[in-house]
Amino acid sequence: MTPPLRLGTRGSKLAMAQSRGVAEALTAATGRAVNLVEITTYGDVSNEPLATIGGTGVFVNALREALLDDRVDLAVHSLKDLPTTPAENLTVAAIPERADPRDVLCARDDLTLAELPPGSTIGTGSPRRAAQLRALGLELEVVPVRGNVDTRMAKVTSGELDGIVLARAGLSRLGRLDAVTEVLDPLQMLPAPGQGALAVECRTADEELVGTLAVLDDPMTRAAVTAERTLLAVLEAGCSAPVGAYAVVAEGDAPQSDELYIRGAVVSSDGAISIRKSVTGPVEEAEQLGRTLAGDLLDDGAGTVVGAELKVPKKENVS
Ligand SMILES: NCc1[nH]cc(CCC(=O)O)c1CC(=O)O
Repeated sequence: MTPPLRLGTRGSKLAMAQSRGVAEALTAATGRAVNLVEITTYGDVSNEPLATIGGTGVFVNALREALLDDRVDLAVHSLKDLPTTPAENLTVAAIPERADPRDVLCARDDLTLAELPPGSTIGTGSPRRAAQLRALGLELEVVPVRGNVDTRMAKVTSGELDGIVLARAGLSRLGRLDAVTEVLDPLQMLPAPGQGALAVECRTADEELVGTLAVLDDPMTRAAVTAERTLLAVLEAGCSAPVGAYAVVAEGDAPQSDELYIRGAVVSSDGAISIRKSVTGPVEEAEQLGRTLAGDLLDDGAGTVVGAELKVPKKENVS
């Protein structure tokens, strides 16, 4: 009998929910048993600002060490927290079909952004969300927050904040979509590159497992996030950068005629400069489309925005 696969996961409710989902899908598709192995990361036990302890990389790195030390066989990451440079000796063997990548507002009294009075406080630790909120010109006051999804939502329930902006995908996995008061239109709030998608990683040398995990891969999601992450990489911006991207694949009628449509935004932290562009092209050219979009944004001055943001001290690293 083949032994159960060991799936490394962080212990947070969100991480456990998405790891359980991947484990179940894997067992359903292959018949292999999967055991979850909880890996505690420094980022989980420390209350220090993420930026001072290495950004969201601290979550990813502990799981990667567990893979390289052969303590686990596979690991599940939120793709938007994964650095764009690939890890040596590890392979992202599957990117499953992604959840709705949009951001949402959870506000008091069932209010939407437009209904919140001037001066309302909106919590987010993400420079991308903060910049796009400020660009709306609604006199909203952006307040930095950290902590897991429950901790952040409690700040609205307690009245400490008027609202918070979160990823719809996270709330969906936690069964908390009831708290959503507005799904934010990407026209105003472009999500983080890779948002809503998961990455299933294993050792490259585990060739058989690389092949097995491929059953979970969704080529359309992979193409979309490849374009989004290439944009991020070309702009040399990390997960804390004020960069939004959202790609979708539209199935064409003829074989090989699927089209990828990607939108990107670079927004200065005060919201004064907001550069938005989009490109369309064959899905096979996902990487090139991300590159082209980055070039178009840079032509319009994105370099000064991203460059200026990088010079200020790094903010909390929660995209
Ligand atoms: N930045 C933290 C983070 N990383 C992944 C998710 C869940 C959504 C996803 O998988 O993209 C969240 C929470 C959030 O942004 O609200």
